[in-house]
Amino acid sequence: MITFEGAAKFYPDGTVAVAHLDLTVETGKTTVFVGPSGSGKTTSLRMINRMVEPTGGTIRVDGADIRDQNPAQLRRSIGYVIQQAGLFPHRTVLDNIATVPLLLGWRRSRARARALELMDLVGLEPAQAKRYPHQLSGGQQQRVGVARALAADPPILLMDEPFSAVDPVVRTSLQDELIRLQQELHKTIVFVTHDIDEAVRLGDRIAVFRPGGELAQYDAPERLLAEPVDAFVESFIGYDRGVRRLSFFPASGLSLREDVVFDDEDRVERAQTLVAGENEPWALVVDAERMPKGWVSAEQLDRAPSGVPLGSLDLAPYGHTFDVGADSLRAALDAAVLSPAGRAVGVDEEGRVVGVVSQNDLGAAIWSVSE
Ligand SMILES: Nc1ncnc2c1ncn2[C@@H]1O[C@H](COP(=O)(O)OP(=O)(O)OP(=O)(O)O)[C@@H](O)[C@H]1O
Repeated sequence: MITFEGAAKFYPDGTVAVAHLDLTVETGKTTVFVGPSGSGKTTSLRMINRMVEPTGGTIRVDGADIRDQNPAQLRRSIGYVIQQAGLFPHRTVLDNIATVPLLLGWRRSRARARALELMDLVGLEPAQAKRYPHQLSGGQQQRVGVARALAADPPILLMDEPFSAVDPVVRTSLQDELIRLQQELHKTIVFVTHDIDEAVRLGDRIAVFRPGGELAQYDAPERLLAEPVDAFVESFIGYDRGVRRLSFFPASGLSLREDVVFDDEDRVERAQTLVAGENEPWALVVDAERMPKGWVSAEQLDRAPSGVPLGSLDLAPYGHTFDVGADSLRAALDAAVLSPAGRAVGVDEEGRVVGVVSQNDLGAAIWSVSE
């Protein structure tokens, strides 16, 4: 557990980087510091490992005042990852990762074995061990940075905008990796970002800083999105917070319609009768394995000659699907919005169609969690 007790950082030029921070970072959880530029996130983070010395208050790690610890020793027990990885350019990937174990006096062979183990853990190929940082992509460099920070197995990991220099696709995959690693390792992670979406994805708790180095709100992401404490937090979170909040509710509660799902071998009349009877504008066509093939509209069915199989019609693309067991209401809404039929196709983990959610049912589910 890391506790900030009235921690402050004032600079001689009068800048208040951190005004008065009271906050507890829980052990084994990911705590994200988020806020606009200059709001004191990095300063707060760097006060934990004494890269910045507080000018007021106390910071404790597991009850011990960090002022009583040797800064160099403290830093070796706390992993640190920064933007663009901050790797040593003239050391190979392997030697970069082995830095802290070697500083701690491990034998070279043990440090290298550990480095190889970590490369595997963060998704790097052993063949990349002998490369130099400039021979890696930005995303790979970040992975090396994470591996280096984890090398001596520190209980605490400080991450300062580690993924902000990579493109959005790589960024998402690095976030996924971090989520996976954290499920395995349960480190106490403090993560700084500007990006509220990243904060909501990664954080067990989120601390929103406001300009002037003050803590505006400290809450679990669901609560932050549901109940921002004031206008500053609300505007920082953004106007689509309602939609983002849907990612915390599972799609498994949605009622799925199976009666508007037809086999591609079925004749048009079968779908015509059902769709007309239900006054449904769309039906979904699946193959023999129940994999989705596409949408057919009621108008198309009206015009189609009888006797032809549904699979022979010109089907509209089914668009995105959502996994009924694993995805959230946000994913279901996204699937519906992107579907030409305005309906979401729910699938199982193998991608087989379970059913279709109508706009009414989706709307009702969203309404029920918004109350
Ligand atoms: N050495 C310094 N001397 C004077 N002021 C400083 C110094 N270092 C940081 N500051 C100021 O302290 C404030 C907080 O900086 P900090 O880097 O913690 O903010 P931040 O929220 O992490 O910002 P960003 O997201 O842009 O990195 C800023 O106004 C910054 O200019």
